[in-house]
Amino acid sequence: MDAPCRLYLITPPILPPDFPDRLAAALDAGDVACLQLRLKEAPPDAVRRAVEALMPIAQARDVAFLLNDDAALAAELGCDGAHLGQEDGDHAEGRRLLEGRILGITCHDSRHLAMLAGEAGADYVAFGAFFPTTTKEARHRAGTDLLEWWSEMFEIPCVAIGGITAANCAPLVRAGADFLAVVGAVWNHPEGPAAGVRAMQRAIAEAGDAA
Ligand SMILES: Cc1ncc(COP(=O)(O)OP(=O)(O)O)c(N)n1
Ligand SMILES: Cc1nc(C(=O)O)sc1CCOP(=O)(O)O
Ligand SMILES: [Mg+2]
Repeated sequence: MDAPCRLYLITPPILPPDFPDRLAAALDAGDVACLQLRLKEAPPDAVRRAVEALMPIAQARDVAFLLNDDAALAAELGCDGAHLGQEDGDHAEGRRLLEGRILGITCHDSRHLAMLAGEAGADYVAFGAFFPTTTKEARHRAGTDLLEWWSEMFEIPCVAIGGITAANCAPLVRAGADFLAVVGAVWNHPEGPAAGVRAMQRAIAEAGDAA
């Protein structure tokens, strides 16, 4: 039987002062497989400080801590891995830097990029955006056929990302996504991040039960 789909949490673009408490509450609310620190606008020093503050909170809860965009910094700081896009350096070099750690690679809506990522040694491939998102300007749109094809053909796990919420995630789970990566569904949930995690977990479980 396939492993059940799990939640992949990404930090909000800007961290509020009480973020460590909000993060702990979110991670304590349900099953979160990993946390990606994604601070696109922060200077390197601030990223380092954020890793030092947040990585222990994730790792204390057995949540893998991944850094976005920078394989070398992820390895230097002892992160569990890194997520690299198509413009985030050479993937083979990233694989070398992250030996023994997790390497995830963005593949947009492309079967070709996903197969290259697999050849480069990615531990997961990420497809998106599945839905409109306000978190970033997403230039690609993926469909569930991609998840179905990938999960039937390959063992490497796939991540779905982009505008995913508790209300729209069921088809992605049923199509074979191993992880659902979210920002807004958790951090912008009207009842707070813990409620966001619970809602996602409930929706994932219900979609899995119905499959
Ligand atoms: C899990 C996951 N999937 C995709 C992305 C996007 O990566 P990238 O294309 O490099 O864009 P930025 O996140 O750097 O804006 C991701 N971060 N995480
Ligand atoms: C970081 C990111 N990458 C995407 C891609 O399509 O590659 S979409 C996205 C934003 C995800 O945030 P939300 O869950 O709030 O839509
Ligand atoms: Mg990137």
